[in-house]
Amino acid sequence: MTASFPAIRMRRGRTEPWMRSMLAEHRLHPSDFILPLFVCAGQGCEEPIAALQGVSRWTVDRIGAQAKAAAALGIPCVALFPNTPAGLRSERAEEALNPDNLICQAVRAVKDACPDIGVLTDVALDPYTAHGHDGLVDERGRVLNDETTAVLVSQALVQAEAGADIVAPSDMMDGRVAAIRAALEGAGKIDTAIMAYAAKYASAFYGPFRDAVGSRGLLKGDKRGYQMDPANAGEALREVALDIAEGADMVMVKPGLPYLDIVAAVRREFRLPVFAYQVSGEYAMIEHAAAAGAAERDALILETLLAFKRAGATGILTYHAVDAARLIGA
Ligand SMILES: NCc1[nH]cc(CCC(=O)O)c1CC(=O)O
Ligand SMILES: [Mg+2]
Repeated sequence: MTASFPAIRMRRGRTEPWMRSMLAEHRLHPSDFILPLFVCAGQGCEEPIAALQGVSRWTVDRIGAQAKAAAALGIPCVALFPNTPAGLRSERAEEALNPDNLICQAVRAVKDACPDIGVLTDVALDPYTAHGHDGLVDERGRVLNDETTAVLVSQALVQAEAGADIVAPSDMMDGRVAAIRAALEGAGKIDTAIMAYAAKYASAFYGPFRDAVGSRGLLKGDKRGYQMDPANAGEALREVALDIAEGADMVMVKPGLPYLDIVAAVRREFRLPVFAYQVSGEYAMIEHAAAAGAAERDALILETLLAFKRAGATGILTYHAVDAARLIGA
């Protein structure tokens, strides 16, 4: 015997706020969020990013206060990205290895201002190369895998030395997680974690980010020779499996909302923390839709972030982290 209507009425569970609250399968918490922060050169400056209305670049002396504000809201971690001055970008991205570059200064500033917040740094060369690619390129403009990995290893070590808690290779070179893990172990950085951008797609949603780090105008060609084809899902599971085997502590799927199927599949297949990056173009889509009166901003923010939790994400990198933490707290 199976019950059916009218004995079964699904709406009974939706009658009152307390009932809906009691039956909710997922909920958002400030500890779900990682806040990306952009760093720029100079002093005493906040530079608004036109392509990311509401997001700014901060000079090193101001970045600590941003992290502190995030920590006060219960956000456990910030992700730092530099806008390297044009004169310091080069063919071979030497500035990425400068122990006093913007990112290393910012890591130290955040740790000084707010020792209790986690600091994640991006391992990839695009904020430092004159051609805007994530790695070293050959004469035909193709990104070289093994040569790039050697530089990424040094970059990760420099960031870990500066105090980064998590290094996050976002370059999509093969074999870089193993190489970085081995180097960290060799340097005694046994507690520096690796969050691998394991399934990172060649996406049109990164446009505003490239403005934020100043690489958009520089990029020659596209990144489809190393980032994944949006047509592929099974390949994402293979990428994740490889990064786990190489020693990743946690993995990431990127972009976010259009790739929730991948987040859910990774959650089903593997037993390690999986993060999703709600990227710059997704942020812009929400902001533009709200500004055009198409939908309510706060509702869009909370609904999209909750969707990541429902899909199985452990946490979400989002430019809305501060807004969302405030909305949840309210
Ligand atoms: N390796 C660079 C990197 N790290 C994070 C993002 C995108 C983040 C965003 O769009 O918010 C990118 C851009 C890219 O791959 O071109
Ligand atoms: Mg890979």
